[in-house]
This record gives sequence, C-alpha cells and structure tokens, in this order.
Amino acid sequence: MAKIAVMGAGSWGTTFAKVLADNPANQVMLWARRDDIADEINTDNRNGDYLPGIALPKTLAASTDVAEVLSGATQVYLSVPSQSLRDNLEEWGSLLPKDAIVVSLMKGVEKDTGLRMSEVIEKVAGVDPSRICVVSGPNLSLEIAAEEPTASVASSVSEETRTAVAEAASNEYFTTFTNKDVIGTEFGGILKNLIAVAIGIVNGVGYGQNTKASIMTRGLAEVTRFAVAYGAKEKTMVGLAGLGDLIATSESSLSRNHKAGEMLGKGYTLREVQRRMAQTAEGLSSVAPILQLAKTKGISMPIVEQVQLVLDGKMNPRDIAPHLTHGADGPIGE
Ligand SMILES: NC(=O)C1=CN([C@@H]2O[C@H](COP(=O)(O)OP(=O)(O)OC[C@H]3O[C@@H](n4cnc5c(N)ncnc54)[C@H](O)[C@@H]3O)[C@@H](O)[C@H]2O)C=CC1
Ligand SMILES: O=C(CO)COP(=O)(O)O
Repeated sequence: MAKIAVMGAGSWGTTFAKVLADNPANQVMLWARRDDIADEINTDNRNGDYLPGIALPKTLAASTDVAEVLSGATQVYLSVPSQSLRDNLEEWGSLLPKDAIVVSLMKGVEKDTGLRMSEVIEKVAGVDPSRICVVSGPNLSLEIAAEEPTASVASSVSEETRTAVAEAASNEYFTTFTNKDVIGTEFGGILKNLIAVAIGIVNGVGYGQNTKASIMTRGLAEVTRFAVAYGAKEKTMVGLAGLGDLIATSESSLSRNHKAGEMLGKGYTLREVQRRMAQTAEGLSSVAPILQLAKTKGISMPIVEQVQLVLDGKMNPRDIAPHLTHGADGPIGE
C-alpha cells in the first residue's frame, strides 16, 4: 500500500484525505495543526469543526507531528491557506521525502509575489516541476465528504505524475481526470473565486438570476483572457477546472467566497467579513495580486476591478452590478 500524507486538516484537507482513504490502495495520514482535531479524527473518526455530521474512514489516521506524517510518503497533498504555504514549506522542507510527488489542493496566489502555489512549491521547497501536481475542479468539500458523485482534474507537466495522482485520488464517488495544462488548471481555481465574490455581492444586494448569469458569463470571458495571456489553454477554462468550478462556486451557499461576497453586498466592511469568516475565503486575498498581474500584461479585468473597489470601501455594493454587466471588452461568445 502506498503511504500518502495530507497536510492541513481543514475542510478540504480532511475531505481529500477521506477521498484518498476511500481508495483501498492508499494508506493515508493527515497532519492537523490542532491536537483536539487529530484526537477527534483518531478516536471518533470525525472532524466536527470542519465537516459536521461526516463519518471519516476508520483507516484514516491523524497526527500533529509533521515528521511522522511525512515519513515514507510517496505523495504529499498540501491544503493550507495559500498565504501560509511559504512559511509552512520553509518549516517542513527538509522533512519532505526526496522523491515524493507534491500536490497542491489550494486555490490562491501569494499576496506579495503573485505566485501560484505550484510555483511556491517549486521555489521554496525546491521540488522539480515533474514531481509537482495541482488538483482542481468543482469541488465543494461538504458535498464530496457526503460522497456525492464529483469529478476533478490532476494536472502536471509529467504524465507519470498526473496519472499516479489521478489513480490515487479516485474512488467510487470521486473521479480525477488528467491534463497537462498546469497554468490553466491552477488559474481556473484561483480566478473563479474572484467571480464568486462578485456574484455573492450582487446576491447580497438582492439582484436575481439574470444579473448573476450575466456576471458569471462575462466573468468567464474575463478570467479566460487573463489565464490565456499567462499561458493557459482556452480549452481548460471551459473544462472542470474553469467553467465547472465557476458554476459550482458562484451560486453555492457552501462556497466561502460566495458567502464573503454576500456579506459585502449586505453592507459589511472587509474587516467585518474577515472577522466573521471561520474558514478560508481565498478570493479576498487574491484580488490585489491578480489585478497587479493583469496590469503587467495590460489586461482589462472590469469585474475584478469593481470587486477591489468594494473591498476597499470605495464603491457602494449597490452600484456594482451595472458596472459588472457592461464595459467588459474582448467577448468570448459575447
Ligand atoms: N473547502 C473547499 O471546498 C475547497 C477548498 N479548496 C482550497 O483548499 C485550501 C484550504 O482550504 P480549506 O481546507 O477549505 O480551508 P479551511 O479554512 O477549512 O482550513 C484551513 C486549514 O489550514 C490550517 N491553517 C491555517 N493557518 C495555518 C498556518 N499558518 N499554517 C498551517 N496551517 C494553517 C487550519 O488549521 C485548517 O486546518 C484553500 O486554498 C482553498 O481554496 C479547494 C477546493 C475545495
Ligand atoms: O474551491 C471550491 C469549490 O471548488 C471551494 O470554494 P470556496 O473556497 O469558495 O468555499
């Protein structure tokens, strides 16, 4: 049996550990920051704070000891907030098994550098790109933890790596496909969070389906223009990791990015929203670095720019919708 490590026992790390442990070929160990969470997983097979009502596989073990979790792992899945990954890797670096495949489950860019998580893994932990993989798709954790049928994508420049991850991360209710467009797969997950915040805002304001469908569609055109300019394949942006994830996240009450947007739309300030969010809403931290990257390449991102104005308290959320549905250039399918 292959030993697999999952780092981060929040909602996605725990869910993904369950996905992996529900494949009988894997022996899975989960790293938790908190002792109480590791104890609850080991004794009650539950993680009540993050996945209420979900029974975890009895074979899933948890520990707060990084060395114990990483030792002998052939695949290491990372599921911490994007803004903490650099520090985590600096701390764990020497404990990462030399030949292990390292998989990013995260959907954010680093605030200060604009780097995607696969780039942080390569630069900070010195992992060769052939051993790096990203997994992304329409993957709301609570639905998957409840074993609702779902698909995802494993992407790596190495066929061997993406195939190994897809095999490990598939079971009766979860199917992982493969592609080699790492940039598109990763940007799909990052950028849909920003559109989900925009749709949450107009939902909070009280607009209906026409406004939201318009923003979702114009949003897809906007994020596709950005991702393609950075080397993504247009096809990826209409696949599971692009359009698929945009649909899942934009409208779901389970989405933290949608929820954060909704609070902004109801008039809460960014500071209040951050205080009320118990879980990670990556979109809030990714807006500024994505706009910086857009500026570098001269790409117009009208929807994301309006979101930034609302986050900065410079635009009343009530004024956002008209701007979001006109003014975008470069239509993809209009
Ligand atoms: N929850 C979901 O449905 C999905 C989440 N993701 C992505 O997975 C990543 C993780 O998100 P979630 O698990 O949902 O977030 P979460 O907020 O549920 O959990 C975050 C985990 O990271 C830990 N953590 C927080 N600060 C830390 C630090 N400084 N060092 C180490 N660990 C720290 C927390 O203790 C917690 O275990 C994000 O990038 C998110 O976009 C991707 C797909 C689905
Ligand atoms: O990435 C996700 C679904 O694919 C989870 O979305 P949130 O981070 O907005 O909850």
